[in-house]
Amino acid sequence: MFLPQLLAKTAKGEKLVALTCYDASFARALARAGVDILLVGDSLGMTVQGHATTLAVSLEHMAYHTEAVARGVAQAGTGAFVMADLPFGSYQASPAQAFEAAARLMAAGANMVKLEGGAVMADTVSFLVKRGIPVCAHVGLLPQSVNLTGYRAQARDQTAAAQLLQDAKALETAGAQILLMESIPAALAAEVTRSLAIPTIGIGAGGDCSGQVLVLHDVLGLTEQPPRFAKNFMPGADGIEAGVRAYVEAVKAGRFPGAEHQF
Ligand SMILES: Nc1nc(=O)c2c([nH]1)NC[C@@H]1CN(c3ccc(C(=O)N[C@@H](CCC(=O)O)C(=O)O)cc3)CN21
Ligand SMILES: CC(C)C(=O)C(=O)O
Ligand SMILES: [Mg+2]
Repeated sequence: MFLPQLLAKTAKGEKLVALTCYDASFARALARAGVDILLVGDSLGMTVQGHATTLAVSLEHMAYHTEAVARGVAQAGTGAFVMADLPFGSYQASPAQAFEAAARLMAAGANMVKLEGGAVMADTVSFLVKRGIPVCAHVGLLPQSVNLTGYRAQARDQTAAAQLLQDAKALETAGAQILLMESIPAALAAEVTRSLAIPTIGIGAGGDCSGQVLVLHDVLGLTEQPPRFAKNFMPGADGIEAGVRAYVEAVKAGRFPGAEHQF
C-alpha cells in the first residue's frame, strides 16, 4: 500500500492500527486481521534476536526482515502498509548516510521508513522526503538512546513537554508524514495531536493519538516483563489471528489503550 491510501483512512477519522511484524507468516496473519501498518521494528533485536536493547541490529538485518514481511503482505492480498525502522548507526551521521540506508529498506519493500529523534533530525527528514522516501519520525522514549535515558517515560516536566511539542512541529515542517510518540504523558500526546495536521501514532502515549502501535510479542503474551503500556490480547482469543483482530477492534473502537496503559 502507498502512503496516500493510508492517509485517506485517517482523513476519514478512522484510528490507524499498527503492530510490529518481522516475518512473512505473521505478515499474512496481521494483514488478514486488519492491521493497517506492519512495522518492521528494530525491536526485533530484542524479540527475535534476544538482545537487551535494539542497538546491535544492523541495516542488513532490517533489510532481511523487511523483505520477508513484504512477501507476506503480497501473499495476503489484502494490502497493508509496511514501515521499517532505520537501525541505530545507519542514519544519525548525515542526511546522505540516512538516504543510503533508507533506500536499501525501500528496495527491500518498505513503504516508509521510521527514524528516532526530534528537531535534530529535521534536516535528514527533509532530505529523504524531497528524494521520494516517506518518513515517520519517532519522539518521546527513544530506545536507540537507552544508554542516555533508560527505558523510562519521557517529557514528564513542563520544559521537556514544551521541547517535545517544538520537536513535533519541526518534524512536521520538515515533511514527516507521520509522528510516532512513545512513553509520554497522555495529555501531552493529545496536545501534540491537536497541534499537528499529520497523523500521530502512540505507544504508551494515551488514547488521543490518531493511531496506536504495539510490539507483536507483547500482544501475543510472549514477553516475560512487558512494558506497562502493553496488553496481551490472547486470553479468550481462538488463535493468533483472532488475538490480533481483538487488538485491531479495540483500537478502532477506542477501547485500547485504557487508563492503566498510559502515563
Ligand atoms: N517487547 C517489547 N515491547 C516494547 O514495547 C518495546 C520493545 N520490546 N523493544 C523496543 C522498545 C523498548 N521499549 C520499552 C522497553 C521497556 C520498557 C519498560 O520496561 N518500561 C517499564 C518502566 C521502566 C522504568 O520506568 O524504569 C514499565 O513498567 O513500563 C518500556 C519500553 C518499547 N519497545
Ligand atoms: C516500539 C516501536 C514503536 C518500535 O520502534 C519498534 O518496535 O522497534
Ligand atoms: Mg524501533
